[in-house]
Amino acid sequence: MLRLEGLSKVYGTGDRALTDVSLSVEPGQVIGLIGPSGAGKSTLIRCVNRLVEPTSGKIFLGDLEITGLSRGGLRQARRRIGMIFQEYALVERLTVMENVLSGRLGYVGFWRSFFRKFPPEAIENAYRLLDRVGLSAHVNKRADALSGGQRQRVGIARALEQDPDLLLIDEPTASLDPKTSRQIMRLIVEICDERGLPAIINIHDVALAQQFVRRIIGLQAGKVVFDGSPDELDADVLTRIYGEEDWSATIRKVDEDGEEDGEDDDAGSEEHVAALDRERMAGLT
Ligand SMILES: Nc1ncnc2c1ncn2[C@@H]1O[C@H](COP(=O)(O)OP(=O)(O)OP(=O)(O)O)[C@@H](O)[C@H]1O
Repeated sequence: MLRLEGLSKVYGTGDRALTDVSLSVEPGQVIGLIGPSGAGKSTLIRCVNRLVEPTSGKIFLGDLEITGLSRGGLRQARRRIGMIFQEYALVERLTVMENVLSGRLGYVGFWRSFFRKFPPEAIENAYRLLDRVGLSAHVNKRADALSGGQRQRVGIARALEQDPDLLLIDEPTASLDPKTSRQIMRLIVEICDERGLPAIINIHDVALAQQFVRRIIGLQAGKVVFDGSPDELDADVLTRIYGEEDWSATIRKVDEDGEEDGEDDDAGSEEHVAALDRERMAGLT
């Protein structure tokens, strides 16, 4: 379980990104974090694993207070927190399997990872995870040969290879077509349910969030202004979060039967390796 108590963040520039945010995420619960650009969604997600240092407040993962940890303690705690990114953050020239195994880098130590000597259990686990995310047929393909949806499945398997207690997911579908976005959201929610994993998904697509998650938190100027079920997300609530607008098209129910068959879209955008992953992948690149 994740618990935030009175979390605030003021950047060095004086920008106040979060003000007194308190919330708990139960095991297996997936939270859709919505809000306008600049509301503080990314800051919140990055404060949880202290990629961004909170200015005040406390963060607990189970009984462990993340905010109280030293550098070494934080490195260990980050093993327990899986991250999934909009641009996937894969190492392009490595295979699907190698990318998934990079999720173990926090555990195996530099030299073992440098020589790509992963324990057999880690490799077996990676096969199981690749099967679960539907990539059994692509294990030895290079990441740069995959479609956008397949890349995100690798990103999910890599996060799970860490055996995390929490998933932090930043705009997982922003580079994907509507059908692939639904498949990815469905997969994430199912996996969290199966594993009792709490997750926070930073998401701009309100209709998609409404369709797949059972709890939505709305941020506005760094404050929680809504915390409830998708059904409660009416025009008044959306106006409170985003401001005045005609919301009738946004809160329509997405018609799942309207899905078309076809290949996953490949967003084709340049991959970025996030700072945390770059650090972890030092042994592989
Ligand atoms: N590194 C930084 N230094 C200074 N201010 C920052 C920094 N990162 C974010 N901010 C500011 O903090 C506030 C919240 O930004 P944040 O990126 O968390 O919002 P967001 O809801 O994730 O936005 P978006 O949906 O556009 O990604 C904004 O005012 C932003 O300008």
